[in-house]
Amino acid sequence: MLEISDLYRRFNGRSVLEAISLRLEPSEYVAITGESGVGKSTLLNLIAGLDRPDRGRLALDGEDYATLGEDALTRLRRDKLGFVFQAFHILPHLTLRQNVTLPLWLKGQGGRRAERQAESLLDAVGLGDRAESWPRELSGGEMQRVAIARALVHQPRLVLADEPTGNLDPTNAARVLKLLGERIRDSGAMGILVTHSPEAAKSADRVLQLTPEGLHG
Ligand SMILES: Nc1ncnc2c1ncn2[C@@H]1O[C@H](COP(=O)(O)OP(=O)(O)OP(=O)(O)O)[C@@H](O)[C@H]1O
Repeated sequence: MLEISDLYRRFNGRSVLEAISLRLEPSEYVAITGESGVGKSTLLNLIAGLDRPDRGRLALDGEDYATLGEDALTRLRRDKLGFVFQAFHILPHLTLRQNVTLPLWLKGQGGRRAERQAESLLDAVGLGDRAESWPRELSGGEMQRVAIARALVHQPRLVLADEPTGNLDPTNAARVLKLLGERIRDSGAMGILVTHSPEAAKSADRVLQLTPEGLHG
């Protein structure tokens, strides 16, 4: 379960998030929409433990972020979160198979089994025949699909996706949204999809709107 209660974040004296609360149960997948600059990425960064709130509580499966130091937060991100962010962080000196296997290696799972899991995810995003390719050989949309495969391969508890279909054509966008939704619901994980696209938002179970007044259903 993800519990966010009464979260506040200010930058340079300017309030960006005020009194934000959200509760996600296992298998729940929500979309967050809202105008540019309203604080969607700020909220995702807080949930990712990449930034700390000025006030309020964040807890994942009962683990309160405020009690975690930087090392413990890094472990939480590595073991429990799956990211599809605008900055892809695909490593240029690793093949696609290696890039997608990386989250499993970081969790101490190696060998052929880990590689097979990575291959199955590459297959699911339509890149099964590109496992040996290098990131520099890919288009923007293909890179985005690799990022999605990598975000899901270690069966995270919580998937955070920021405009995951931004660079994709309608066919691949639909495929990626379907995959995200299926994996989240089937594995009992939770998902948050930040998007400006009403089409993409519809793929989630609930659509929440972030406004300066807060987060509304
Ligand atoms: N580290 C920071 N320092 C100062 N201001 C910041 C910082 N991070 C975000 N902001 C400000 O907080 C506000 C919200 O930014 P954020 O990126 O969360 O918006 P968003 O809703 O994700 O926007 P978009 O839809 O355009 O991506 C913006 O005004 C931004 O300038």
